[in-house]
Amino acid sequence: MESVARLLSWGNVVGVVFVYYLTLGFYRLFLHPLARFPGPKLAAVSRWYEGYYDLIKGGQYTHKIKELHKKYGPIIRISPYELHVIDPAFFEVLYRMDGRWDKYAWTYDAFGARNSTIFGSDHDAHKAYRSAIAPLFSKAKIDARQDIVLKNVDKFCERIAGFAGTTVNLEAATGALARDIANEFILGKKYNDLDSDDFNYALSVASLGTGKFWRTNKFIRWYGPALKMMPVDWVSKTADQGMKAFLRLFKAAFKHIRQEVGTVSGAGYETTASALRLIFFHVFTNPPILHRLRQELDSATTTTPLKLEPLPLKTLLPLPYLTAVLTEGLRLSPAVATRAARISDKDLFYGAWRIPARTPVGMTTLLMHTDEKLYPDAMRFDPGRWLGEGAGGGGAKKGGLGRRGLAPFGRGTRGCLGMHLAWAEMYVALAALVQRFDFVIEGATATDFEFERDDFSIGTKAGCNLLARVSLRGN
Ligand code: HEM
Repeated sequence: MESVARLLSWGNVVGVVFVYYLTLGFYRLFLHPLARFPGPKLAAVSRWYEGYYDLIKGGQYTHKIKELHKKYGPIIRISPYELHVIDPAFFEVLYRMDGRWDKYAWTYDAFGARNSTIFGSDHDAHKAYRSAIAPLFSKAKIDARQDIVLKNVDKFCERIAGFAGTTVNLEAATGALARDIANEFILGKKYNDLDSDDFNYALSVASLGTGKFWRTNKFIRWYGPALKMMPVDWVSKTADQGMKAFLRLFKAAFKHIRQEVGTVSGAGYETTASALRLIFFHVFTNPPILHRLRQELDSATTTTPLKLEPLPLKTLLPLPYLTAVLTEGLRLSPAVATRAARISDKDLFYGAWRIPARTPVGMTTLLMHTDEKLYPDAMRFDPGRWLGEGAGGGGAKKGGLGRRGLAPFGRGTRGCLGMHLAWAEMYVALAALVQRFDFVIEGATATDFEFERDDFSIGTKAGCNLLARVSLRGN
């Protein structure tokens, strides 16, 4: 008995734990199948290297990865288990239709919705989910049901017109528009956020809370389940505004809406809204862009500007400058800020590197979209680059989406299902605002809409705000 107690003394326990971690560190550094890949030693030893940038520094690991690539080259080891690549040619290899591609459960399970199309990891289960809902999102379906988009954009404009002479939070209104369209399109339900006095702003703010929740739950896996069990009021006492709103949603809405339906419609809320927010900012603070868009739109219609109905897709889709403006917006705001790691059941090859089967390997679209080699003066909003006018663009007709190095909707087996719906919303909403209104954007600069932190989605300084003084066009 005495000898067992001596064996379990604090000194021995600490010693065993120390030796365990020392051996683990040695294995990860020198013997692990990823040991030969370049990258910081600390990242190879422990996931808490990433944890430091994501939890302590608040979603900064994507920025750090960019820095690490400059130091270590195009393929790096970013954690004991995971690789990251920055090279547009490899995008075509990693995100393709043929083959078996799992998502990396560690990243996606942290949303707590593993039985959904978007966050589910397993290739086969996902295939079954996706094939069940894909027909709803086909291009033909979107064309046929575009009345939902036109009607809601008209209502959006009516609401904004009501603010003439005053200031509106254009982002709150845009969030409500995106939600009303997605909900009506997917759920067949009208929650009418566009009718709400404040556009149900709390729901937009809630999406900010999702980012923090996701980051925390990635590293502390009991965090989500523990939150679910606690009374909201209790947790809310220590939470910031975004987290409070998120908690209400997390506890209440997800109780009623099935994971699948909730995540599929949710995928269409802030994604489209945040791309539109950045586009609205640049269009309405940049007179030459606004002027050129208006010329193009005015020549596409014969009615007087102030009594316009939203223009149908068949009028808008062929307009090259409008397409170029939207494409440039999607380049700078491609919804997802984090790397989309995929796992193949076969070895992958990158140049001379063999990536062992089952290794999570990811690329970050946002880093590709802001790569100076592909897009000189990358942070500048320059639609002309898609019309062959500026450097580093090309192929505006289809929004340049076939082009290597541009993939705002992802690609391959897990590419965005809502892509055609998102395009439809963006075409119709931007055209309608440009034709009907003048805005003076208040208290914001371009950097407010740039990527600041990885919330899975793109975290910006502006958050859900785009304040603008409205007047009817020409007044
Ligand atoms: C500008 C707007 C949008 C952008 C940039 C965008 C982008 C993306 C991206 C990059 C992915 C892949 C995510 C990953 O690899 O983890 C994705 C997936 C998805 N998106 Fe979108 N999205 C947008 C709008 C929408 C809309 C409006 C809907 C529907 C209402 C939607 C529904 C989905 C769904 C269901 C998936 C999961 C697809 C799958 O895993 O099979 N998205 N989106």
